[in-house]
Amino acid sequence: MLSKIVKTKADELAVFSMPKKGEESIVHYSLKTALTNPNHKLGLIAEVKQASPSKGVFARRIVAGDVAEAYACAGADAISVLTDRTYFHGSIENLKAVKAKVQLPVLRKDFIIDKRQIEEAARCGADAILLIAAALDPMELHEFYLAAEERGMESLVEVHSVSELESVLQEFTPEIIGINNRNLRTFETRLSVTKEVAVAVPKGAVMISESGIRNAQDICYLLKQGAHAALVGEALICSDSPEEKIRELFSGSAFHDTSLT
Ligand SMILES: O=P(O)(O)OC[C@@H](O)[C@@H](O)c1c[nH]c2ccccc12
Repeated sequence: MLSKIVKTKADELAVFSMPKKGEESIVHYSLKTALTNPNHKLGLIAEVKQASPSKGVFARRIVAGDVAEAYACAGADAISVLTDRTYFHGSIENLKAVKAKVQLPVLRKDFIIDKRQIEEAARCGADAILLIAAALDPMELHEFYLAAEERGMESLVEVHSVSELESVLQEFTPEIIGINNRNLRTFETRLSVTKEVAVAVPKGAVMISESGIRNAQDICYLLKQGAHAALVGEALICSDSPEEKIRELFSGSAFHDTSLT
């Protein structure tokens, strides 16, 4: 094992990964631990998202570190940072800036199709990476999952259908599974995708519902489907106050009580 467990200032379980020669040591925060906080019924991954291929530019100029800090102050459990430049106007610099600002798990959100992107994510301090089942065959996905683990990072394995999930499960069982409510080809977004796919998620896996989540009603719906966490981008970046938006999202019940954390 390359890593050992240490306690951090935030008193959360953090993983300190051993630096490779010439690299600085990085304190890693576990996404799985953050999202299974017993004081929360549903966790929140807040996404730093500047633009999208379907909707265009949401925010022309953002300071990624400041946006993430605001999300953290508002009670987010983890931060997702889009690093894809072409479609999402993101950058790897944004990832580094966010990692430097918050003491929360930081997810590198990108289309990872090459192992070098995993190395890059590790060098830039990512705590977790996104692996999209539609972009990788199951064997390769497993290989990437293990490569990330070796570098002290967790993987969020994203699926959009039961059949995609079943193909992955034939190869291995990921610890964190994301159900993307958005079809990446047509951009059609339906929260009921979470309901359809949830039945095939193995017990013990952390289940995250991603995309198209905009209000307290949506959050209550996902909770009913057994989701452990929600990943929200557009609804937060487009709101005037992330604090208020997060409060509004979680107003349906007392399940995101940040005073308990
Ligand atoms: O902005 P939304 O609708 O809240 O969605 C966030 C996130 O789920 C979305 O950005 C996303 C989910 N999977 C992806 C894969 C690649 C790029 C982006 C994504």
